[in-house]
Amino acid sequence: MTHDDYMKVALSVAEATVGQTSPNPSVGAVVVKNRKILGIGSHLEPGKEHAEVHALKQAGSSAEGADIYVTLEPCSHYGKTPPCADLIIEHKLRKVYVACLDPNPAVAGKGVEKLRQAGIEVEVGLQETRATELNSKFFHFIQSKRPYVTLKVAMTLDGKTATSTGDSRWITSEKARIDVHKQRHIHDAILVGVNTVLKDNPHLTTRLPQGGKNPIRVILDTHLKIQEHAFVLNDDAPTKIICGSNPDIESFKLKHPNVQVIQLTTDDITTEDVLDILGEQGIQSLYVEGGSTVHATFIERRLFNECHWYIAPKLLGGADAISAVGGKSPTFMKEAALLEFTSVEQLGQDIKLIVRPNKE
Ligand SMILES: Nc1c(/N=C/[C@H](O)[C@H](O)[C@H](O)COP(=O)(O)O)[nH]c(=O)[nH]c1=O
Ligand SMILES: Nc1c(N[C@@H]2O[C@H](COP(=O)(O)O)[C@@H](O)[C@H]2O)[nH]c(=O)[nH]c1=O
Ligand SMILES: [Zn+2]
Repeated sequence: MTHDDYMKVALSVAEATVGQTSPNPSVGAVVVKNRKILGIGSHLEPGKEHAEVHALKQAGSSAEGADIYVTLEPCSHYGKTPPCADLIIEHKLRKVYVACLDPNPAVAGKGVEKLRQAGIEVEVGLQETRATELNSKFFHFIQSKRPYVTLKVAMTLDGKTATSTGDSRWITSEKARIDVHKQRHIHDAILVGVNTVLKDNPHLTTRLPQGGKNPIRVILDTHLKIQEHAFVLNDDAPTKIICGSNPDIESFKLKHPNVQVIQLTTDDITTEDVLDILGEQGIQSLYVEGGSTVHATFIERRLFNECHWYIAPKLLGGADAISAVGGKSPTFMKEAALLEFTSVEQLGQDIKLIVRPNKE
């Protein structure tokens, strides 16, 4: 096993916990001495032990003189758990391999600094790209105080998400829809406009064979016109509604005590306001499932970090069918958002494109 191989073990046990550690990042750690793995650990849920604590507990006293591979810079602050940097020093490790630094202002290089001051050798950057990708949502949130936004579309080959009568079931097949539910588990929250609720009456819950956490449902509903019997108002998954200044929310709240209604002082609900509000509530990642008008607002404002486009091998036709992105057309093609393909994969008969804004 090479140094990279040990860090890949740490990354794989960290990647397995994505979706269950928020608002903390997913972290993995491996303790190795004389080519023997003495401890493996990952952070399993917020408030519980960090990855290094688990790995060092397994290694026990034989950790002295060992190396530790950790996918995120060991913490140096007293949060819900004591600093991992101090623990590593106490166990007299020989060397620490850190995949990437932690931008959390409470850490941000201080963990590495503390280790080096204690005479422990630290090497940063092993498998850095994969480690940074693993916690891209956490890093984005820590630095911007706004959720990482993933736009999700499921469309026919000719770009439609529903017929002119609003029918859309189903465009993509089982494998693609299961992938969508995996994304619902991974994201802290899921957002749709009220028209999607009126048209589809979706559950917006995570329904996977092996279970999974439900995202917080966020409904943009300026005039509070959501239907009484909507699933999102009547099951036990969490729902927030963001509405404008007009509706009488008191009577609504009496009928739906479990739904959090966030009333703005204006009827013009801007995407910036939505992201600021959700960021203040600690929502680190937001999965936007539509509809076409909602997607248009995120795209016009360039307020998205990733697009998941599921494309079915179907041609619907119809200029009057619903297209994936609504809103108003720009005047010139050069006003289009410039992106780059990050991945293309086949899911059963459908394909899934992951696209991100390009760097420049
Ligand atoms: N119509 C399709 C989708 N339709 C997505 C809709 O916006 C809405 O999320 C669905 O009605 C999902 O409902 P629920 O939350 O599972 O009860 N999404 C897909 O991935 N494929 C499709 O074919
Ligand atoms: N999960 C994790 C780290 N998470 C870091 O610590 C912060 C959470 O601290 P606390 O509230 O005490 O759990 C979190 O925001 C992130 O900066 N650090 C690590 O050394 N190892 C871990 O496994
Ligand atoms: Zn820690």
